[in-house]
Amino acid sequence: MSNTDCKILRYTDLSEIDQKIQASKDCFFDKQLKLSHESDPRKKDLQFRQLQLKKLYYAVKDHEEELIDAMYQDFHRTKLESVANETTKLLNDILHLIEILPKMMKPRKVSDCSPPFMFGKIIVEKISRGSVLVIAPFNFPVLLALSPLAAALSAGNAIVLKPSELTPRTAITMEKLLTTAGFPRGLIEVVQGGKDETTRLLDCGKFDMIFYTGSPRVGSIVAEKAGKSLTPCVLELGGKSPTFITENFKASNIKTAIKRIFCGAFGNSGQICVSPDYLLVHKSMYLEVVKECESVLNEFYPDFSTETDFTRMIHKDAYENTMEKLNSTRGTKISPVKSSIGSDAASLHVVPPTVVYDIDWNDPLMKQENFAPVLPIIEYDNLDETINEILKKHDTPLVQYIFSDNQTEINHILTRLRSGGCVIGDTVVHVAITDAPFGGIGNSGYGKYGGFHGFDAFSHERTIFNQPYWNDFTLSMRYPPNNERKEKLLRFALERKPWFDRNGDNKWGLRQYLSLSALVVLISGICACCSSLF
Ligand SMILES: NC(=O)C1=CN([C@@H]2O[C@H](COP(=O)(O)OP(=O)(O)OC[C@H]3O[C@@H](n4cnc5c(N)ncnc54)[C@H](O)[C@@H]3O)[C@@H](O)[C@H]2O)C=CC1
Ligand SMILES: CCCCCC(=O)O
Repeated sequence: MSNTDCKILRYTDLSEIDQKIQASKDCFFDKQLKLSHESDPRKKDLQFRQLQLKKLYYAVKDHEEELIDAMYQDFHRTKLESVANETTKLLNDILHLIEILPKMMKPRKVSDCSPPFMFGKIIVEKISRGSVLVIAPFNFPVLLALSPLAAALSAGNAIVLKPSELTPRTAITMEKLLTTAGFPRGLIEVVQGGKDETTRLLDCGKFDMIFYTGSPRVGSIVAEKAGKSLTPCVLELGGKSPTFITENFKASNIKTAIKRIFCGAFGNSGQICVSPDYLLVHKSMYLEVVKECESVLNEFYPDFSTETDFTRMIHKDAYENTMEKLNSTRGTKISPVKSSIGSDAASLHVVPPTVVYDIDWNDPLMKQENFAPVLPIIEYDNLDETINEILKKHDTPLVQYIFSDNQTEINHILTRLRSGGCVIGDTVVHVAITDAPFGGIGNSGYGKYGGFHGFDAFSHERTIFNQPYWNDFTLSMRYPPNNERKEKLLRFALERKPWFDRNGDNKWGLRQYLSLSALVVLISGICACCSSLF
């Protein structure tokens, strides 16, 4: 059954969307008003936020099996992948935010000893942005909706969530758990729908921030609409992420490397934003790598069929686009030897895990993000020429994977190729590293989250400077009427002096002379002691 054929999901009426947006804004301002009457607003706010995150934790935990089943129904997502890569990660993310919140909400002190500030008190606090919009993709429909939502909650925001319509049963289950968790009215509003409903949300121009996860194509639409209302965004986009197996990689580890690459390339049917989209193998390793690919494919999928516990393509178009590329590629395809893919593969959207080798940069599989269980392999000779191709065609990927045992070579690749992230010796797992930033660069997006980075993404850092009154005599030169004496005083008070000359060479300054004289005193003291002893 196709996800959209029988309209499983009731899309939110456009007029109802406006009410939800207003309810979200009202909730935020009501919350801040209540907090403002507290003797210690920050302490109360911390307690409020932690309580909401605890509610979210148990709402997800209590609906975990329902979510896993919904994802299975929506796109035959294997239970193991849902538990390993989705619900467990989400639950851990929520617990981590609860844990670090007291520290994250504590203002930090800033010191500035220059005259205008030396007698004052400077703190930097992280305040809520307000009402924020979270738009989620289909491929990890729970994690990529509720992990950003949890981060937004930890930062004290009200949230409007727009789940992906491509996983309708999951979207319904998420709305159910969110609306029965006991959140204050308006704190979390859910808008169900697709392009039209998302466009209505984007066009309202009333959000204080937008957190979008999805394709670069739609990401640019989001950024353009957000730009009109000066709404800050985090764009978590995708792209073609390269994997290098270099000439300096230990041949004895090729099998392990292939297993790890396959996990990223075929897990979730390749529908992972950080999937190793293509493999670049140095000619010295090429034959061995192709041979191991064949061997590991059959080890992983000894008898692949439409009954295999394997996540499927999300819809007909995704299936057909992938099959079109596989039918038009000029490369040599390897699939599991005992694949018995019947005529129902098309209706079930089942693409067998497929390696395609002996291809070039102009192959159909190298045009755009494959987002499918296919792994094209390109043989290379010169590393810099290969990187030049990437820079030309698929620059700034979300991640790059490097299988090399030579640090100089790794540094070389990392210096030339910018990417959102990098893993050396594995694939995909980095998304689960606690408190490591996860986000793109250039074509793969901007902004980041993950642990405290998520709290920061949904917060604004506000500097509070407290200036006393008794020290006004030190600041009086700024008051009119202006005169030359005041200008000289201002320069003396404010202007720092460079410690280098016009050639960029460091000049000797007071600090150096003081250090030198301290050294002379120390040495002469030591000499005096020695001479008195002998
Ligand atoms: N950087 C990251 O963390 C991740 C990035 N992705 C990327 O997301 C893509 C796959 O997810 P999809 O759900 O197919 O992305 P998508 O961009 O098609 O849809 C994402 C969201 O945007 C909405 N949307 C779709 N078309 C729209 C339009 N024209 N106007 C307004 N809203 C629209 C959808 O309803 C959905 O909620 C891939 O490119 C993948 O690389 C996926 C997961 C994580
Ligand atoms: C394994 C978790 C993956 C998270 C987001 C993605 O890469 O699509």
